[in-house]
Amino acid sequence: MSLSRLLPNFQQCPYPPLSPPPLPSSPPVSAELLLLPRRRVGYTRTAVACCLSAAGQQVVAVVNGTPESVAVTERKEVRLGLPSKGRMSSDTLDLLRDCQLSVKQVNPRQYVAEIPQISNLEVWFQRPKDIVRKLVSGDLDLGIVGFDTYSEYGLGSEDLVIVHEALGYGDCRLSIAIPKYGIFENVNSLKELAQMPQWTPEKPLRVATGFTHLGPKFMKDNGLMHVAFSTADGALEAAPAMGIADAILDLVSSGTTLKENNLKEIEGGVVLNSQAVLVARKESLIQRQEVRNITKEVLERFEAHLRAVGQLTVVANMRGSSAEEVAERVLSQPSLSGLQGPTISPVYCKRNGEVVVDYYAIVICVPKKALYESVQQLRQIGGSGVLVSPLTYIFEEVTPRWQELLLKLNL
Ligand SMILES: Nc1ncnc2c1ncn2[C@@H]1O[C@H](COP(=O)(O)OP(=O)(O)OP(=O)(O)O)[C@@H](O)[C@H]1O
Ligand SMILES: O=P(O)(O)OC[C@H]1O[C@H](OP(=O)(O)OP(=O)(O)O)[C@H](O)[C@@H]1O
Ligand SMILES: [Mg+2]
Repeated sequence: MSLSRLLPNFQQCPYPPLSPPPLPSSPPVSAELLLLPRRRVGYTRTAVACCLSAAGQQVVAVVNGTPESVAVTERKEVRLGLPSKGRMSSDTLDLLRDCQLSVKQVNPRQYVAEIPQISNLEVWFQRPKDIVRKLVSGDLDLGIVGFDTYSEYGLGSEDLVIVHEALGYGDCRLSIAIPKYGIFENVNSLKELAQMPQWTPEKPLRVATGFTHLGPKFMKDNGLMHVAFSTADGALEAAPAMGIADAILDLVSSGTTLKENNLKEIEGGVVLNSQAVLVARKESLIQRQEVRNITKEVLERFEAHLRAVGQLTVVANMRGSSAEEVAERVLSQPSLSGLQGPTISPVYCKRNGEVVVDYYAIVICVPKKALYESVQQLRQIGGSGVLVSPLTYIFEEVTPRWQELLLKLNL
């Protein structure tokens, strides 16, 4: 079949490209299309194969002229799963953009995209829980999800590893909440909740939660004997008032939803604190050099950017007799030592036809919170012309989390 006949068919394909179904081995109807470089087709071979096969076409991928099935273990691309919707989605794209990684998604209903700055990387948009499931199954190599989702759907899997544990957004906690009223009025801790005489094998504490793995585990670990769980997908905060549950276990961020529903958190009731994390499939990292290369690059960009968030560059001029003398003055101030000490350079001026050095320029990084204090300290030691600008990246000599990861994987 010719490319011109296949391509319109593919573009109109109503099916989102999903994991490749089992593919027949002959005839190689789409060989011509699958051999095209990814950028010319605009889709990866796997996406093409999925769509064609979903549309009833027979497909085999042809790699180096040899027909092969598109098996997960044989794929050459590295796959990163990103949240397709919900509150994690736009913050994740913002973080990537801040790290100069722009995700090219033609429209929100298209589930595969690419990041032009990193070749050989496929981005797949999925629901957060499916990202974790697909990391476990090997259909993805990397993913960004909340730590809560990783913990709930990863089921403590040894196959996954957290590459960056604090991406700086999606902050929330998984926490138990009970009504403020009735029999719970004077109950303020998990211990007090556990000791209430009301809970028996016949009439257990009824907890509504979407976290059906973490919930029972937490209750068991904390010695709560008589507990029964029910599950719902949202609006759990209504369950106690509706008489469906005694308590809920859900995510809390600002606490507004609990407050509006007359519920309260209790001491010892936080199961975990969560924020967005970068997760990888261990096997992919161990087996595939290209996964390690891309993981390292993404991690380095994240680390450098996140290290710089909250820091400012401060440049000031200072009169002095030598760089050392100026350095001593600067280092005598508690807020002016910068990341590794100040950079001090001579400022050359021309006086009476001669080049002289009366001033030194000092450059330091200071935390945003300490800016005003630092400017005051600079003035005290003779600083003038203070320039302040934001910092975008701080790349260190090594990437600490990468070193830790290699150690964890015995690489
Ligand atoms: N109130 C919140 N504030 C901040 N982050 C939150 C909050 N609730 C959830 N999150 C984080 O955002 C992630 C995604 O939540 P979101 O509500 O967008 O999707 P979801 O509820 O998991 O999916 P769905 O609505 O399809 O069931 C959560 O796993 C958590 O890490
Ligand atoms: O402490 P708050 O800032 O009030 O946030 C907490 C609420 O946010 C989440 O719900 P979400 O908005 O995701 O709706 P959902 O229940 O449909 O997932 C969570 O399930 C809580 O209901
Ligand atoms: Mg939600």
